[in-house]
Amino acid sequence: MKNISLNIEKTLGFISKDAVYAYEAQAKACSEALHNGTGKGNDFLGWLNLPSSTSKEFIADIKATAQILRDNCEVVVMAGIGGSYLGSRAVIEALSDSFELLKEKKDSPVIIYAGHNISEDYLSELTDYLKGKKFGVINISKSGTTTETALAFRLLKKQCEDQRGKETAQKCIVAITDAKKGAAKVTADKEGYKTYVIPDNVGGRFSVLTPVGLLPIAVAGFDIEQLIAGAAKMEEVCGLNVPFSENPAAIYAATRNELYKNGKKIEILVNYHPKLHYVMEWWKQLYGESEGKENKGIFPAAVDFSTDLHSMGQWIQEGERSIFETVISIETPNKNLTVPSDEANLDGLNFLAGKRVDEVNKMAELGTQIAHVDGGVPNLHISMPQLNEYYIGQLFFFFEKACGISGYILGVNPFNQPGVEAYKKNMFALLNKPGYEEESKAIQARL
Ligand SMILES: O=P(O)(O)OC[C@H]1O[C@](O)(CO)[C@@H](O)[C@@H]1O
Repeated sequence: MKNISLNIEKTLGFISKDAVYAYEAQAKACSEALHNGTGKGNDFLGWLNLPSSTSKEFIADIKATAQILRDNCEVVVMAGIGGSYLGSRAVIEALSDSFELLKEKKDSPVIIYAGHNISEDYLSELTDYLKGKKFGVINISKSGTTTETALAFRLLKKQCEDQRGKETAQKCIVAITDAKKGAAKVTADKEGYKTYVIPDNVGGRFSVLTPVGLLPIAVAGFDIEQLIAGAAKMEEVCGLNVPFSENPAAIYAATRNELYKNGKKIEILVNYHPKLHYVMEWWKQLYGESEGKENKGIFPAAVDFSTDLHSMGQWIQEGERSIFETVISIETPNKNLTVPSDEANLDGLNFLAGKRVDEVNKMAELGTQIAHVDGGVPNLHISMPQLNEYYIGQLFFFFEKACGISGYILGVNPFNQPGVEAYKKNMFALLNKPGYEEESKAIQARL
């Protein structure tokens, strides 16, 4: 079976291969620091061997819980934010039919998302939609105290109990949270919800291969064994003893750091299949929270092509030359559709008749690569044989491993996120949260 692969050829007009390979020893040292637990943030390395250490029994347990939700719910709301929802959403959206939500007959519960914003309109419309529906909730919060998620869950719990009764609600609400602390844990214990633990040593953005990602993905009807199998394969491919030249995680980490050193401060992750949109969102959090600190770090951005070629394409082609692109390319689409011939040919598209739509897409991809490289944008290329659970699992682990190495090359702790506390502190002070009296006074004085 093939693996996902990385090609850095189209960065080499901007940086040299020698410069990338000069990172070999450093990348190896960073990889060793990860594996030996000797680097910064070494209490958050539980993700490193997660795929290969996930047992069949554990998967079976997740699948059994997923089945209970599938049997008892027409809608399942996933309450979570950041790493507590982006990974599962990435897989579910990537693998679902683009028009699934519009279909009348559904094989799986409708999955919808909450707890990732504080919009009154959103939450009000959500509760309206859920009226009279047999719904369940997966409440995901590592800390168990995140305001966005806790607020949504408060509403959802009440509505579920009111509509379905306490006993059914108990069956249809599952908590995924810290082993010991946090409000989500306290509530789950009190109400007797089925609970899964997010291991202490796995941070939110590295948690997609824990129950955080696995349970919602299984509820949506996708193959979590294959997801784990793909990730486990990448664990091997990006392993500590794999030579630099064959290790895609090390090469990716080295290349992006070398580009950064050469003034390329923004990395744009690119897809040519809109289903990958949330894979990009997941990646943005992974790299943004891991590397953006100490006043450094590549800014992770993302675009959906060819859609955004008609909006952001101008900037990418001719704007400030501080960017590089990493394209995720899917070799073979899952569906087969050819362009029909048309007698009148009023649109002039008969030159495409008989070709697969994907051939047109691939030429858009190649044409764009050539244009952007000509325009001064280095291009990394990740090839994914197919869009399925196995290769998404590979992609996840590849990016996680590369992120650890890349963060260490940059010299930061890739496993903390102290910066996200600033807005929370101000919000609590502005809302007069008990315990924030001093901060409240101070912030009021500034208004
Ligand atoms: O799972 P939790 O603790 O609710 O956190 C959700 C997200 O919020 C953050 O902690 C940032 O505040 C992210 O790191 C995390 O993925």
